[in-house]
Amino acid sequence: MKPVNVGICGLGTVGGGTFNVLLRNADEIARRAGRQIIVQQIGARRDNPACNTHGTAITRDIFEVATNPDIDIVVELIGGYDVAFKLVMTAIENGKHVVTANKALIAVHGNEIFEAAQRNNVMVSYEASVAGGIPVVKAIREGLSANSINWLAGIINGTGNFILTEMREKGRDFADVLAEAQALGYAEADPTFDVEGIDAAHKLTILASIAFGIPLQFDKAYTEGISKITAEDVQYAEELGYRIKHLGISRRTENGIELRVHPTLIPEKMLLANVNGVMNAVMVDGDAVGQTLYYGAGAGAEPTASAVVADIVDVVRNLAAENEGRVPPLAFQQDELSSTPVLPMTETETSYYLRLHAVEKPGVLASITKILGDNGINIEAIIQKETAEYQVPVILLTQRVKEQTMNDAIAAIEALDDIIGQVTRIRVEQLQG
Ligand SMILES: NC(=O)c1ccc[n+]([C@@H]2O[C@H](COP(=O)([O-])OP(=O)(O)OC[C@H]3O[C@@H](n4cnc5c(N)ncnc54)[C@H](O)[C@@H]3O)[C@@H](O)[C@H]2O)c1
Ligand SMILES: N[C@@H](CCO)C(=O)O
Ligand code: NA
Repeated sequence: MKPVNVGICGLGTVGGGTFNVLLRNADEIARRAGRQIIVQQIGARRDNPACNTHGTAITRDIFEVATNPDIDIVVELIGGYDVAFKLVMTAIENGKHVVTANKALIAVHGNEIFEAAQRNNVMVSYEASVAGGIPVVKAIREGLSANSINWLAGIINGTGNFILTEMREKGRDFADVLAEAQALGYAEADPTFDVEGIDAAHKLTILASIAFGIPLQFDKAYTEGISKITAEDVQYAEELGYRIKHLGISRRTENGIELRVHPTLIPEKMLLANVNGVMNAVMVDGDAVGQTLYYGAGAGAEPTASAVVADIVDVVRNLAAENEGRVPPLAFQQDELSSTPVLPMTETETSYYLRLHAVEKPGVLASITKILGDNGINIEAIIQKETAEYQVPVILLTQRVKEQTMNDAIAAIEALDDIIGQVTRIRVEQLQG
């Protein structure tokens, strides 16, 4: 059969990895795809020293790739929302199939992109965009299609998990570990996307869509990063039998879908609590299958290329089909997406870890517990630390309560004369049932 021609746009970390994997494993990939897959053209601002592109056409203008009549599949690996969006729409309008690793693009412009793909009878695949090399999109979209999914929770930013792990295990400095993650090619072009939870929120938006059959709604995701986590919270969490992980959580409730990214205390014995370094893991709870867990490298050149190339193979295998015979991009048929709302964060229910600093004098603890009690918040555990200073750290674990109720209680506690500074709040999840 005639070979399939691919054009790669962007030859950085992932573009370079994709080029190298396609070349190195060309024979086995062809045996799987049923056709040879050729890199016909590369669109890149500069060469990548990790790639031997000798003999492959390179243009500095990526739009030449998107309009090249010889190219069947455009692989978008430049990143960002603006040029990447124009590039992908141009490719689609020119009848090309698209493979991308760009979660920002899919989370923000995906609804429009998939609609254009449907009109033009082309495929847009994005496995590499969520949890790097882990085939979690495929697992949810195809492997779990029998289930009504109850919830999913994942460590879905490799850079953030790498930073938290190095800080906890080696006591390393935040900025120093972030610089290493950047040097290793894990971080986004703007690393605040990693440390402030934006990248994880992009990925969670995609996961929630394919799990619950709702349109992509990045603007509704609650987003909190890891930049405010302190060494003392890590230590107190451990004393209570928990680890702090940066999680994306999406849950079906009676009133809507929770969509939230934030640092979370989870029991230290859970597998998820022991996912370290750049590794990612996603737990999915389905009504038929129960709990499942998907684990692997969440970032890096070749782990991500693994997912990009698998998507290329999938596209090649489905070239002869029409869109209605293909797997729908968001798992559910496009005219079957539901209008179930995303719950505002204030309506979300979790347990909480609270850390506050109180003046050491009789009655302070009683005032705090009274405020919690008046708001109907049950306390699971209290630790009051001994200290030589006049202020003492108090750590509380609460039972499940609505975020709005906790907001009210925290405001009242912070207004007490004997409370110093702000209350630190970290959400706690048992991730069972
Ligand atoms: N690095 C990872 O581990 C990883 C993992 C999963 C997904 N991703 C996603 O993959 C995409 C690429 O990430 P990366 O880490 O390879 O980034 P990168 O910065 O290493 O590579 C991007 C490349 O695209 C080039 N580029 C950007 N705009 C261009 C333009 N207009 N014309 C020509 N070239 C252009 C840049 O020069 C750069 O070489 C992003 O969407 C990122 O979110 C990255
Ligand atoms: N910057 C991202 C790349 C993978 O999507 C991360 O660290 O997880
Ligand atoms: Na993936």
